[in-house]
Amino acid sequence: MKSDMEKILISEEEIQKKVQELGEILSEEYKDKNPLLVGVLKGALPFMADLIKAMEIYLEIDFMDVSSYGNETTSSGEVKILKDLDTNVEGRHVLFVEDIIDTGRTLAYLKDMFKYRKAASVKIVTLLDKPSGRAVDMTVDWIGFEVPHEFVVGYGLDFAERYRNLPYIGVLKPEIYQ
Ligand SMILES: O=P(O)(O)OC[C@H]1O[C@H](OP(=O)(O)OP(=O)(O)O)[C@H](O)[C@@H]1O
Ligand code: HPA
Ligand SMILES: [Mg+2]
Repeated sequence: MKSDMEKILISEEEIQKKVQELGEILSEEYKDKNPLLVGVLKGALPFMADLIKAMEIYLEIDFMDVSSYGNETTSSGEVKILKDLDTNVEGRHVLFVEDIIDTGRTLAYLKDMFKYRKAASVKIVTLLDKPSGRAVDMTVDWIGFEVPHEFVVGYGLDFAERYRNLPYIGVLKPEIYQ
């Protein structure tokens, strides 16, 4: 798989160091709050798994699976819920865990939905932020790394469902897309 990569943007060591730092910050922020960490499938899986092990506080986890509605044809930001939570979020401190915020549509929608469901707080931690892709205005509370306007893969992020298992973040060679 490494031969498919044009370049590595963020090494495994850099990711692991950042995840530990975020874990410490979030542990301080959420101690005594029994937060509910919500991973957005499938991309958030590796980050979520490492992040919760870096948090030494009481917490709960759950997952959602969503798919973007229409993409190019609509800018409504509507997303289809493929798998909802098993947990009631009323009065809970919810922390969404994402691999990447690109247009921002997925999380803008989920954030609004959880406020409507009366969560006590709704915040977002993302490993990667691609601000150049943003289509909707939204606040991201904690960001691991900013990435340039390129399609990135690895550590949860896929191209055609592949490369999620890479321990680093990189950019594929152009011929892989063809
Ligand atoms: O900010 P946005 O433009 O909404 O994009 C970000 C979302 O897109 C990707 O998920 P995708 O829908 O590809 O599903 P996956 O995690 O299963 O790959 C990524 O994991 C985020 O959830
Ligand atoms: O750069 C990306 N790579 C993989 N999946 C994505 N989903 C949104 N942006 C990206
Ligand atoms: Mg994807």
